[in-house]
Amino acid sequence: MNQHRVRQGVESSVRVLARQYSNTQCFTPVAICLRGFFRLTLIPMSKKPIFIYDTTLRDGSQGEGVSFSLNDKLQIALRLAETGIDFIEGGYPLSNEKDEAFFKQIREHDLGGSQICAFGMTRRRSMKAQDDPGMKALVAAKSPGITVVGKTWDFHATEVLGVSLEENLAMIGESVEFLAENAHVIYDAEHFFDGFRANPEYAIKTLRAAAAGGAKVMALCDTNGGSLPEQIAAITTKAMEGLQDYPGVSFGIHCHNDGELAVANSLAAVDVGVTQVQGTINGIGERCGNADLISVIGNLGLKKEGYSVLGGEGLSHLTELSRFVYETANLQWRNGQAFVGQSAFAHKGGMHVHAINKASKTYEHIDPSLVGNERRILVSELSGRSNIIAVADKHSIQDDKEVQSKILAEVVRLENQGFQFENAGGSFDLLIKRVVGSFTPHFSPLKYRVVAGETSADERDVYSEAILKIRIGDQDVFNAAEGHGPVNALDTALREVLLPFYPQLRDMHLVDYKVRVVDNGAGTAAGTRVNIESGDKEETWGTIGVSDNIIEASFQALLDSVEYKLHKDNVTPAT
Ligand SMILES: CC(=O)SCCNC(=O)CCNC(=O)[C@H](O)C(C)(C)COP(=O)(O)OP(=O)(O)OC[C@H]1O[C@@H](n2cnc3c(N)ncnc32)[C@H](O)[C@@H]1OP(=O)(O)O
Ligand SMILES: CC(=O)C(=O)O
Repeated sequence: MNQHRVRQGVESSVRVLARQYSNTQCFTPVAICLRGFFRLTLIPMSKKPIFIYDTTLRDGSQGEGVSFSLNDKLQIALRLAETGIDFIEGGYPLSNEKDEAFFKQIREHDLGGSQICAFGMTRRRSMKAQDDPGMKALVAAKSPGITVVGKTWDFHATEVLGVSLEENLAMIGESVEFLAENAHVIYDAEHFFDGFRANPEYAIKTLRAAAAGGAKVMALCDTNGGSLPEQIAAITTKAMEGLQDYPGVSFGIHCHNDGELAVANSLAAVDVGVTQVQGTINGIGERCGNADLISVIGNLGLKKEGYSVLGGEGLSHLTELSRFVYETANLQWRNGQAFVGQSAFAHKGGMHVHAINKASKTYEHIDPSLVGNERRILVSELSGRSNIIAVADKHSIQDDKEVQSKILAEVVRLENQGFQFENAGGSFDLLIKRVVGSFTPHFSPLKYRVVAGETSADERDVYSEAILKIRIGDQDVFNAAEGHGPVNALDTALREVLLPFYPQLRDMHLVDYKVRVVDNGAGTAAGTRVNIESGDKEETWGTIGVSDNIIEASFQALLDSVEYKLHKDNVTPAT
């Protein structure tokens, strides 16, 4: 047996112990494996561990616009394991070859204390469990956990599956019994809350069928995502009462977000005693998504008294985990996402920043570093002098109220024209320098012309050319360049002409370019705001340009971008 297997064996035993003890509220040993370090920790008696079950790779992939490659799935699973997630649902092995391959390949990796679960549905009607392809695929996945979904709602059994209520109970019981010979079985009770409301007696019977078959966890699913927290709490309590004669069975919760309550509903279930919470990273999933595990973990780990998640560790990796999943899923971040969003600790209103500078708890519910996030102070027309002081610390203007007011007035004037400095730290830095008189231009643009069109040889071949004249020291220099589009041509012409004077620009590159119409009412004559993000080996910075002309707006942002780089590198202007 290799070291990894020994480690997994020890961890599994400790987890089983932890689960058993957590049911009786006793002393709780928990195994932690974080970024390769394995250790056992003892959670204080007062803390009840809540096990986190991630279904990003299965239910998350049912979200519109989400499609993971096999490698994406493997990378996300490893990241989840590093963060200390207890259970990782890898996919539906019957569904496609990629999911089947996932279960083979994930076995080669060290997941510390995390357990992989394969997901599938109960056996098909009129078929023995051992003959059902879905059952066989689940066993073939060889995962330590198997999660099997069955029907709770009588209406679903008769109308969707087309089976009698008795046959549905047999499908659940026989499927779980077959699977429990091979793995730790979690039973996902689909539509539990709708089913219970329609026919409570039958809903409990479905759980009892799963428990009799040997399922260890009853995960109650709010599949349609329409329940309210008080309904979740009341019905979960009834479910627990209905299974009191199965003391070895624990409960989980799986909520969808159709009423924007998935996290609140999950926490309501924890309040009444569930010990496993299912959800996805960033809440991605079918329709409006699943309970966002980021918020579930944040609230359980930092807010609710008496619970422990991820073995008490891993919370400070939440921001990085959230962004990793967004990047891998090729999805846009949600700036306003609780705990981990870019704006979660961003302060814009002048009065807020004034207070934050005195004590961060005046406008922050937690210290952002607890979840790996950071505070940001934004500068805008809503700023007061406190914002300016907070972002301009390197300019030594803390005690100069007159300069602070001048900067603020300039920000308000420019924002009125359509500028926005929130994501344009480079341009804001140059603005301060201009106001305090420390801006020393490294060149002056004299004129430029950009031409774009189709070549006559091939009408579909589009070209762009830029001609530029700038003054560097006492020389006027011309350059012309072609590019992939007019802005690229202008950028190329500018850099080519500057490089002999400022070789530092060689390691500067364009990271992102965004255009936005700032006066929608004016149609094509509307103003445009261009944001450019540039970077070098050390940092990235944002610059901005605003004009009725998109090329001019882009040129302003380009010029600021280059000037910022030369200023930050303390380059002496050429003579
Ligand atoms: C609530 C949830 O999120 S459950 C998970 C939902 N996720 C997915 O469906 C993604 C993966 N699914 C798939 O790849 C495919 O749907 C498969 C491979 C599972 C099945 O594909 P198909 O055999 O072509 O069937 P299809 O998807 O059209 O219909 C579902 C079948 O499963 C049956 N079924 C649905 N739920 C269950 C259940 N809990 N137990 C047994 N059978 C079920 C339906 O009756 C239907 O069979 P029928 O056509 O014989 O009546
Ligand atoms: C199992 C599941 O995903 C649900 O019922 O929502």
